[in-house]
Amino acid sequence: MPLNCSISLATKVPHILGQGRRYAPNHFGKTSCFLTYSRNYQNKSLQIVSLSKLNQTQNYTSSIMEEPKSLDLLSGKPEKYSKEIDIAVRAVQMACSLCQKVQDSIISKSNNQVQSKDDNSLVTVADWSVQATVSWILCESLGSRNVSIVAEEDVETLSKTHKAGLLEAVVQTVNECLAEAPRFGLNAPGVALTTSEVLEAISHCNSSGGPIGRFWALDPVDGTLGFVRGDQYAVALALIEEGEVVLGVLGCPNYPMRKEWLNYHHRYHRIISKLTPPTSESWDKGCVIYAGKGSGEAWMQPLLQGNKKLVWPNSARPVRVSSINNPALATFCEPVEKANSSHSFTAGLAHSMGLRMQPLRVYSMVKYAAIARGDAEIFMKFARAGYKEKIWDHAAGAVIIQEAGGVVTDAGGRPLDFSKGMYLDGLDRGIIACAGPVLHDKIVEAVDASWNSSSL
Ligand SMILES: Nc1ncnc2c1ncn2[C@@H]1O[C@H](COP(=O)(O)OS(=O)(=O)O)[C@@H](OP(=O)(O)O)[C@H]1O
Ligand SMILES: [Mg+2]
Repeated sequence: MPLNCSISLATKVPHILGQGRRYAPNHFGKTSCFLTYSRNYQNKSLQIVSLSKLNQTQNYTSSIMEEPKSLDLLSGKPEKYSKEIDIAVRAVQMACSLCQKVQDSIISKSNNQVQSKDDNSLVTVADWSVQATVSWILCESLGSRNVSIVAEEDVETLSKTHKAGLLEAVVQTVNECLAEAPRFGLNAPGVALTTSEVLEAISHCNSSGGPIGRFWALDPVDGTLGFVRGDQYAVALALIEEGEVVLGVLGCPNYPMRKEWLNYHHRYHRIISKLTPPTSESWDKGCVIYAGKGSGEAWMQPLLQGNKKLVWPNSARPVRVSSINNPALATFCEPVEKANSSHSFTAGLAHSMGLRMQPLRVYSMVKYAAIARGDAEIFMKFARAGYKEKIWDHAAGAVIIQEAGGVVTDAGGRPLDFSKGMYLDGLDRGIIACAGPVLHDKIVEAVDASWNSSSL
C-alpha cells in the first residue's frame, strides 16, 4: 500500500484531534486524492479512514498509521500539546459565545451590568462568568489537580460588589453556557453548578505563576472598555510551562474575516450585519486564532454560529504575518486609550522611522491577532512609568505572532519574560510586536534614539 510516512511531509492534515478530510495533491501513487482521517490524543495515532481517488473511495478503516515519535504531520515537530490546544480552543469558543450574549445585552439594554473595581477598571458579568466557565472546563477535561490558572478576576471583588443579583447573574450565565458544552464537543455538568461551585471555579484561578511547572494564564475579557462599548475585545488563554508560553488561544468575537472592518467602529458592523445577516458558515463575525510553540504555524477558525456543532477542525485555516517590511507601507496598531500607551511617543517613532499610515487603534489583544493574520505589521505599547504589564495581557498573543512568523520583544529587543509571576517583570520600556525582523530592528533603533527626550 502506498501509505507511508511521506504523507507527513506533504499532506496538510491539521495537527489537532478529530476527524477531517484533506486534499492530498499528487501524493498517493502520483495521483491527487482525498484523504479522510481521524486522530485522537490518547494513543496519538492517525487513522486513515478512506482515500478517494478519481471518484473511487477505498476504505482503510483497519489501517492505523502510527506516527513515529509522535510527529506533527505538517511540520515534523513534536505534537506535544495537541490535547491541550483542542480543549483550550473549544473552551474559548464557548467563552466567546457567552461574551457575545452578554455584550448584546449590555448594549441593547444599556443596563448597569458594568462594575468598577478598586483600581477603577471595569468588570462585567462576562469577566467572572468566562473565568468560571473556562476554569471548570479545564478542570473537568484535564483533572483539577493538573490545572493551575493565573487569571484576572477574583472572588473577593465579586463578593465585595454589593450589586443585587450580580452573583446570581454570574451563576445563571455560567450554567447557560456550560449546558451548551456538548455542542462544542465538551462535557456539560450532570446538574447545574451551585453558587459555591461557581465561586470555587473562579477561585481555582489562584496561581501566581512563576518559573516552575505548568500553569494557564487567562484574561477572561481582555479590553473590557471595548467590550462595554460594543467594540473589539478578546478572550485570551495561554499555557505556560517552565516560564515559556507553549500554546496560545485568542478568541476575537468581533474581529471578522474581512480586515477592513477593523477600521470601523463596531456599531457600523452591527448595522451592516443586520442588513445582511451572516450565514452559519460565514466568517463575517468573529474568529479564534491559536498556535502551539515550535509548530511554526498559527491557525484561525470561525466562531461557531447559531446552534451548530463544532466539528474539528471547524474550517481552520493557517494564518501568516504580512510580508511587508517597508515602513511606508506598514500599518501600526496601538491601544485606543492614551492612558494605556503614549500616543505622542508612538507618533514620534512613526515619524522618525517613516511609517506613513494612520495608526490603527484597537481595543484588546485583537491587536496581536491583527499582526498574526497579516492585517497590520506593527503593534507598540508604551505604558506610563510604573505600570506593570500583566502576563495574561500578552502571553497568548505573543506565541501566536511568533508561530505565525513574527517577532515579539520588549523595547530593548529582549523576549518577554513570562517566568516572573503575574507581571512581565524586567520589561524594558514597552512592548513591540512586528511582522518581521526588518521593521522590528528599525523600531528598536528608533526607540533608543528618542527615548531620552521622551517624557516616559
Ligand atoms: N494604565 C495602564 N497602562 C497600560 N495598560 C493598562 C493600564 N491599565 C490597564 N491596563 C491594561 O491594558 C489592557 C487593555 O489594553 P488595551 O490595549 O486594550 O488598551 S485600550 O483599551 O485599547 O486603550 C487592560 O486589560 P483589561 O483589563 O483586560 O481590559 C489592562 O490589563
Ligand atoms: Mg486584559
